[in-house]
Amino acid sequence: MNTASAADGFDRLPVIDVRALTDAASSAAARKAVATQIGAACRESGFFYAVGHGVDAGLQARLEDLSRRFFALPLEEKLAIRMALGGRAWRGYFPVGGELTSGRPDRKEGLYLGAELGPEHPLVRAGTPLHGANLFPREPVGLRGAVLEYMAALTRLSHAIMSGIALSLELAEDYFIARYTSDPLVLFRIFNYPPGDSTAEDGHPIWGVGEHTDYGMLTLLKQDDAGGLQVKSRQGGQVRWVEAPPVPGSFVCNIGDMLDRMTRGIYRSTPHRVQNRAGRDRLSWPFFFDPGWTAAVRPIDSPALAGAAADDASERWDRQSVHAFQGTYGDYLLGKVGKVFPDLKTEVL
Ligand SMILES: O=C(O)CCC(=O)C(=O)O
Ligand SMILES: [Fe+2]
Repeated sequence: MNTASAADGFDRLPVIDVRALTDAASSAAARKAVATQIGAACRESGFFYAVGHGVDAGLQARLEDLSRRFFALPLEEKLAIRMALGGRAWRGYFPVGGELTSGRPDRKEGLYLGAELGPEHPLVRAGTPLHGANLFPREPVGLRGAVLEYMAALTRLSHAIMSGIALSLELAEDYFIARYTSDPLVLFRIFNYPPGDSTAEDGHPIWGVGEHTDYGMLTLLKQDDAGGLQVKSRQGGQVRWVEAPPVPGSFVCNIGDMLDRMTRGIYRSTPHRVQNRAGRDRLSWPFFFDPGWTAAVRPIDSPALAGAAADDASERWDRQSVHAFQGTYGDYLLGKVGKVFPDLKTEVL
């Protein structure tokens, strides 16, 4: 077993071919070999690039083209589907400066999306936040279809990668689906980070998205060729921001707070941030694959996780421990989302 841990720091993110996990005909040995690489990455940095994932390149090119066409629309047209109109489902468009990470406005605009659920879905009927129908723009035609197809493909891929994470922890491959993700919470965003100065007038740096960890289980990020994603490495008392440059045909995979919690911090949800220094728009498509809303997330009992990892609440971006909180994943997520969209929280919830 690889015994690397985040305390050792890291200087690059590994590229892992996950084909054996997506191919039902692959051998147990081939699946285990991929799982071992994933386990090492989760212990070291919580980040890796997935290649060999099988998500159609044509679908991705279509999604990218349609996303660029959406952001190129006049602001009023984009505001026709602003988030305030999405109600409790928390969907729609937000303009540059509309989201706060680490307490300061991000330099990005975006479209909040998620699993498309009709009014008859039990969680929608119950008025559950973050569940419901998407707000799709009238233009460009085709964005709706591409988004729905892409979310379906990434949901399949997420189940496959989670089976590898289970194997890496010496658990049955269906460990997560049996407990947390038979009805996962699926959220998807399309971001545009416009170019601009990297320092504000008051001397503070301006981030596309400020330092944060992801809240849920697994994030699969598609990014264009602009670059600008950075991952926090810590060695002794030293912090180093490691670039996660675009790798063609890959997704950046990183684990979120819930997997950190389940593994008592041995698999790390690592802080990351974005600054667009490319001098042109940067687009990204983060897909979040999370436990069901009502799931109570519990530590995993596995010999692979022997030995306690230190709680790192004092080091985390929002000083909140992922290990101490009580309640469901939904409770945890609402607490986080309320911080990044304070006005919307008061209006909608
Ligand atoms: O746009 C990116 O590259 C990262 C976005 C991100 O970290 C997030 O949405 O959680
Ligand atoms: Fe993130």
